[in-house]
Amino acid sequence: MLWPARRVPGAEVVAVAARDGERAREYAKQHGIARSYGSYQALLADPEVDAVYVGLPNGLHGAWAAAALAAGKHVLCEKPFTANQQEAIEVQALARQKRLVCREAFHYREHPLMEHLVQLLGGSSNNSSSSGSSSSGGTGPLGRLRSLEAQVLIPKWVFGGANIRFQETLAGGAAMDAGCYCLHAMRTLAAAAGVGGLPRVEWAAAELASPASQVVDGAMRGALRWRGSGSSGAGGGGGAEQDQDVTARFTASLQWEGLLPRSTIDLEGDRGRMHVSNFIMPVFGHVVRLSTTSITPTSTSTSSSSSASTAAGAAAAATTTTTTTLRVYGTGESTYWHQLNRFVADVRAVNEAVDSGDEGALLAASRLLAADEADCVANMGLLDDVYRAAGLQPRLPSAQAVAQQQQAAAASKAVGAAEAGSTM
Ligand SMILES: NC(=O)C1=CN([C@@H]2O[C@H](COP(=O)(O)OP(=O)(O)OC[C@H]3O[C@@H](n4cnc5c(N)ncnc54)[C@H](OP(=O)(O)O)[C@@H]3O)[C@@H](O)[C@H]2O)C=CC1
Ligand SMILES: O=C1OC[C@@H](O)[C@H](O)[C@H]1O
Repeated sequence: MLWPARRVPGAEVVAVAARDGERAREYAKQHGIARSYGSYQALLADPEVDAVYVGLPNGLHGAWAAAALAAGKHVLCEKPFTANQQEAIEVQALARQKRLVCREAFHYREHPLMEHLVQLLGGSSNNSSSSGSSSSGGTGPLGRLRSLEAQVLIPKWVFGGANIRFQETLAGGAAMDAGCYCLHAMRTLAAAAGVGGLPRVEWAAAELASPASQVVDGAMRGALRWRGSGSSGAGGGGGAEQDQDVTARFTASLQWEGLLPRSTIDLEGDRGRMHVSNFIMPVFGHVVRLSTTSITPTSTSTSSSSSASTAAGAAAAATTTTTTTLRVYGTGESTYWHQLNRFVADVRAVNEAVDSGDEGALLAASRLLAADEADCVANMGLLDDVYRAAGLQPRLPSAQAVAQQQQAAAASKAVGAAEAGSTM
């Protein structure tokens, strides 16, 4: 965040907060930040802060995003947006009421690679189609989308057992940390391809992070399915209703045996397939491999096509597979630069709309806020469903999780005391 902030016009890091004032001061000095605070609340009272980046553990996202909104600040909140969907709904309702941008920091989505994939599949730009409603898309080279697969695999050497990602009271878990990317990317690309509505979680299976915890997943796999009607697929002219049946599989792991982090997406349609490597951190190198199949009718059976020739009576058809390799770096800026750039532009647009009171500008601003709201509420809802399907509970905000643990400890102490009493 600090590095892009130096390079995005209109962005300036004016203050930083930590729970420890001395550490905050040291950090501010090291990074040339004008002011530091020894509590998050103190930072929120700073009138020169327009927007807050919430980079806290998952279980604290909702509470601090809400506190920032209540203080009149726009919010860029780390992924996953909150601990669960209910919390996402509450935080976003506040953002809507305050007319403030409150966005989940899916930085990968802002990179030209993802933008290119969305447009290739026939979708529209910048998250506008990823909330679950179908786009006019699906006119891309893959034809009608049939299946997707996403993987985000973090090697187990990266995070030790004490990391926030493994803490029950901080809304930890592999699905929360890595799985939220898988779900978001698959929803975004499916919507771009004209697949309408939200998927159902068909099944999910968790590997617990440690035998000591019955709650925190170290890895999560699962499958989603979109059924029912969606907008038309490739060549359908866009927008016409048609039946759809699209499946999606995902794997999220924080205990992967591999050496380096891996993130991939695979898509398959009735006219081709696509593999995307390193979709989360594309600036460090990625590849898109697109294979499309075209069937060309030939007049006789003397076709000399590169692949199969089919004779059906007098008519014959040649099937040709073409493989293309793409890389999309845009200006070479990182996902984080693109994320901040759009955030600043959107904050400016919303502020100007509110200040001017112009009806058209206000309508555009409310659409922008609604797109963020729908997107993160949908993703958190799917995460909740994944946990339920895996036989685990959706995560809890930290305050609730701590209270629950304290109640459980008090209850077990009471049972222990009662048992001791009854044996006397
Ligand atoms: N977009 C991206 O590429 C990435 C996103 N993330 C997301 O960012 C968030 C933070 O992850 P990460 O930076 O790895 O986490 P860290 O553990 O490195 O940092 C979390 C910070 O939260 C603060 N904090 C407040 N309360 C607690 C608490 N009870 N326990 C621990 N820390 C606390 C601490 O700051 P202090 O003590 O200074 O107040 C700490 O430095 C996560 O939601 C994660 O999903 C993480 C990495 C990459
Ligand atoms: O957001 C993230 O991206 C990179 C991963 O290594 C990390 O676990 C995650 O929090």
